[in-house]
Amino acid sequence: MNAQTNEKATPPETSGEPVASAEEIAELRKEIDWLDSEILRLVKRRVEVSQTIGAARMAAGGTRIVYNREMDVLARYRELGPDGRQLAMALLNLGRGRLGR
Ligand SMILES: O=C(O)C(=O)C[C@]1(C(=O)O)C=C[C@@H](O)C=C1
Repeated sequence: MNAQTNEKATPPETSGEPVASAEEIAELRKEIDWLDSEILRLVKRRVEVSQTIGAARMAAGGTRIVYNREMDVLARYRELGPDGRQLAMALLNLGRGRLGR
C-alpha cells in the first residue's frame, strides 16, 4: 500500500490503519476488479435506460433535459461530496449522449 503509492511515510502499524497481508491485498484486488466490472455493467445499463427514456420523450415532443429528475440524481450522490457530484454529472452526461452536449 504505502510502499507502492508513496502517499504516506507513516507505517500502518503506527497510524492505526488496518494492516493487510500480501495475500489479503491480492484477494482485495480481485474484489476491486470484480466491483469495477459490475460498476461498468451497471453504468452501461443506466446509459441504455436513460437513452431510451430520452428518445421517447423527444419523440413525444418533450424536452431534452428534465431538471427535477437531474436534481434527484445529484441529491442521491451528495453523500459522496464533490466527487459524488462529479460522478452523478458523469452519469447524466453519459445518458444524454450527444443530446446534452
Ligand atoms: O428521468 C428521465 O426523464 C431521464 O431522461 C433520465 C435522466 C437520467 O439519466 O437520470 C436523463 C436526462 C434527464 O435530464 C433526467 C434524467
